[in-house]
Amino acid sequence: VPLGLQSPGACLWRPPPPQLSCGLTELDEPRISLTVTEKPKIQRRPVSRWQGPHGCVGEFCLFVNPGFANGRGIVAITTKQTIENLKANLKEKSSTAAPANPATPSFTVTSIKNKGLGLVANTTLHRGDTIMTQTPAILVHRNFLERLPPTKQHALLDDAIARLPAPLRASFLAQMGHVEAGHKITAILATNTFQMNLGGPDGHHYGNFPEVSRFNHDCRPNAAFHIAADRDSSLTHTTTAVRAIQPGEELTISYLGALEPRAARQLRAHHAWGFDCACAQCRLPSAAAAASDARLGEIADIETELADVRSERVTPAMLRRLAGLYEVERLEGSVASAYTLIALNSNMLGEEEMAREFAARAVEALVIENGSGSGDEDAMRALAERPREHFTWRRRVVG
Ligand SMILES: C[S@@+](CC[C@H](N)C(=O)[O-])C[C@H]1O[C@@H](n2cnc3c(N)ncnc32)[C@H](O)[C@@H]1O
Repeated sequence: VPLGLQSPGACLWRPPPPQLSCGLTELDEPRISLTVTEKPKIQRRPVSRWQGPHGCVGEFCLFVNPGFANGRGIVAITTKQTIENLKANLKEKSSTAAPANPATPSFTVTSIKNKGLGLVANTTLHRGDTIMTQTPAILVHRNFLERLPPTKQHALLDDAIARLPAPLRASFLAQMGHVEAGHKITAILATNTFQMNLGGPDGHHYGNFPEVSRFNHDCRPNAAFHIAADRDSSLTHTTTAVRAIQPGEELTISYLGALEPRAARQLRAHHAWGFDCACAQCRLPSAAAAASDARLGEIADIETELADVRSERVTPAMLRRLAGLYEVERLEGSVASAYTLIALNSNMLGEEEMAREFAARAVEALVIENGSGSGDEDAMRALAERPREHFTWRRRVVG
């Protein structure tokens, strides 16, 4: 069982991730503010610069960057090569600027019955609205957490958190750790990390985003998330509303795979995060829960069929059926790859209008689920505009 939440995204049609394009700069341009009575003041924005190593355990070392995201800071326990890649590629803008969040957040952090703290909307949100964008407090190489004995991890983890700027350190330490006993930072990471691929053969990391950690789980969440790590040096985690949300509604993400049946979901929520999921989908009466599981199984079967370019069983009705199953299951936060498959298969069947319709729906969903600028998005835009010129046109018809 992977430790962290996996950002959704990878699909059949996704090209390999491009090189990290980020860059580090020594100094920002000074900003000059003029007032009538005072001399010009030079304000220097914090400098984003990786420092270290500050101690190593084997190949994993502690690096710190107090200026990251306009002085919010970040620490990393990773290989020297990973830091070299970040240094070589980090772009000035994305490394120094904090991600833009509204001055007044659209949510309130509050206590939720049987769940600890959580986030509740304080305004109406619509599908596609950004809820928050955050940079990590800490990046940890996957092999450090998974391969080293815990006792060898503790000192470096403690030192890493101690070196965070004070406000971010406080936010980190305020997070919940669902494992009571043991090492506090390890417990926090076990409850609150996301898988992040920084690109390249050594790119697998876990990232912790203290503000994001307040999202509780729902098997049919009203928000989706993505992490811009493999094609963007900002390392930002973004959550986006996937349907209309009323003030007072809890904001949720899913910690689990969208297509997992109820028993598997409940088992994993219990083992990995220590709670018994009582979301509306998990509380369905047994007949309705069995019907839902059957639909999830049918979705998986149809998608397997659609991914097989030699299959002769694919029909337009099957494609409509798949879209309908996602709707009935209220999986509007996990539809991008299904719409992509439907668009491609419509085109392969020579169903031009359907290809246009689902390619456009795929573009909208891809931006929400994976962020804008993915290779899939470009491919779906091209398909929506000129289906007949796409390489898939009538591929299932002409063989
Ligand atoms: C990432 S944290 C979410 C925020 C957390 N509630 C807090 O107080 O900071 C994950 C933990 O929240 C709790 N949690 C999340 N979703 C839940 C749910 N649907 N039902 C009950 N507890 C939940 C579990 O204790 C889980 O280990």
